[in-house]
Amino acid sequence: MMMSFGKAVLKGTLSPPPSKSHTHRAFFLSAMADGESRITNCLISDDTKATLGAAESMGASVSVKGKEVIISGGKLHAPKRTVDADNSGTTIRLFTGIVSMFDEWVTLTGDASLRKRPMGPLLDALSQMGVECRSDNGRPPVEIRGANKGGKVTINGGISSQFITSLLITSPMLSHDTEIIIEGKMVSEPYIDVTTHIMSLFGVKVERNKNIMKVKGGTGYRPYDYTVPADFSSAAFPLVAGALGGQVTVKGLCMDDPQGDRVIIDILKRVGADVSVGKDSVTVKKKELKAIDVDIGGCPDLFPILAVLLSTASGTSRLYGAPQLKFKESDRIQSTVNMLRAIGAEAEGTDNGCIIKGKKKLAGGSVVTLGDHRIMMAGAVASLLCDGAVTVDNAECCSVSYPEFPEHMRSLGMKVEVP
Ligand SMILES: O=C(O)C1=C[C@@H](OP(=O)(O)O)[C@@H](O)[C@H](O)C1
Ligand SMILES: C=C(OP(=O)(O)O)C(=O)O
Repeated sequence: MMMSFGKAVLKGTLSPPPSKSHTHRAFFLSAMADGESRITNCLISDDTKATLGAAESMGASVSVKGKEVIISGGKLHAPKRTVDADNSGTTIRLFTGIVSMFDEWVTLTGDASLRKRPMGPLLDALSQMGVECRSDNGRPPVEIRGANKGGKVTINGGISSQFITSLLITSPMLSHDTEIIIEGKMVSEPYIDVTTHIMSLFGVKVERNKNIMKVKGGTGYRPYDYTVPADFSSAAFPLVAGALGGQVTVKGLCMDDPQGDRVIIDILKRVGADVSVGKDSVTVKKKELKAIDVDIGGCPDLFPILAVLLSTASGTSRLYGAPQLKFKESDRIQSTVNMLRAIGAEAEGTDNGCIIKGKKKLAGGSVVTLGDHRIMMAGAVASLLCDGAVTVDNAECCSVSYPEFPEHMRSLGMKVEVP
């Protein structure tokens, strides 16, 4: 479905959706816990529905009432069918580790985008643990057969933190202790902090010394009633909209949560936006912006919307440090640069980010999203800088992480039309 977004003076307040990363983890840990967990303020989106389906496929019972989900785990079995993770990299990576605890073949797949995304380092790590893994060139669909008993494993940290999260969350379910040795520079490291934080809530301690992580086997998880915090990755879109289009307040934020994308607040201050931070809210007002350089190695999901923010900052900006951008729902370096060029901005891709020459005014145009939700949402916010409208294709892809995005932008005063 095409959707068109138009320039407007924005003024408004909204609450962002709940965190997709925290929701995925809470669902999987609840499914593995022996008892009932009540998860409130869940993100119910295409990606997290894929995780609920995976949890049910291994015997967890799931009851969804609005944003509250009750999950009873414990009596688990190997899924009896191929599990489809749809567009969700987090779902397929985390569940690939989890199903390695079973001694039957399990097949996991996804949509066309997910079937292009790497699984190799995780499959290699599981093979070191005695798990049989089959796939074509290390991409989904993958076939897994355990039973994984734990042990010592070495894994490359330079492609995705989700591989390490997968090994960590599975470890308490295995008969022996697990020791993970992470090789090379770890990307997206704050997501590991989210993982260990939520594992601790469900009763499991992760011991960490630099690039070595240890988890005791045989303990399982205790059930836990958990409330999901707001998603800073999603909040970044209305916050940047405020910096570009007027004044926006985002409320309901948990400032001391370990989400890496919380840095959006500091980055908006550095670029010169008028930012005021309350106990659980942030207000951003439009001001003249100046070019900055940002290492996005720990916050890769901010890349598309930061590229839009900097496309109007005076001077040349550089976003760097995130080679893993090539392996998202799209090759986000290419799709972000194409998005910016389509609306008249000046950008060049690099092997780990991009370089942007700021321009006062942009023309607008048609953005090819490749079904990537963060390209769609960034393109929409970019319309605030454009003389003409910005039209995005596959607009429904925002339902992966932010189903209410079009309504939220409309509530701020942005022109949103379905042509
Ligand atoms: O663990 C997670 O919840 C996620 C980790 C990140 O992926 P990578 O670790 O592959 O960069 C991030 O891009 C994704 O949106 C969610
Ligand atoms: C890459 C993302 O998620 P996933 O890896 O779960 O597909 C994202 O939300 O930008």
